[in-house]
Amino acid sequence: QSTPMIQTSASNPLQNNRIKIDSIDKKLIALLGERERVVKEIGIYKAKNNIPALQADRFKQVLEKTVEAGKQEGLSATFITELMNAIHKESLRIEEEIKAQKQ
Ligand SMILES: O=C(O)C(=O)C[C@]1(C(=O)O)C=C[C@@H](O)C=C1
Repeated sequence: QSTPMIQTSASNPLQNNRIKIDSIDKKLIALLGERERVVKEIGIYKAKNNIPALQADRFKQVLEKTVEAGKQEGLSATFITELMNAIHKESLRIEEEIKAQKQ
């Protein structure tokens, strides 16, 4: 095992890349928050108009579009599907919660 090279903080690739990741994660969370706020608006509309939270055809489209966009970024269909399923699960939880509050 080799001794790690001593580098200044400005030239430390691990530290620099972790700083980049922290900044990217912050943006990812901000975008998820933005998406969730739109889902809440949809949830209010659906609750008022007696529309079911689950819209399987629409989610199928969402999945197709995101898997395709993921491909362009070199991301696997499996990863995008798992990610979008997790997001969708939370959308349904939020919309069902809004519906329950309105009863
Ligand atoms: O498009 C809708 O009807 C939504 O409520 C949004 C959304 C989503 O998160 O993309 C959530 C639930 C539906 O099953 C389909 C899609």
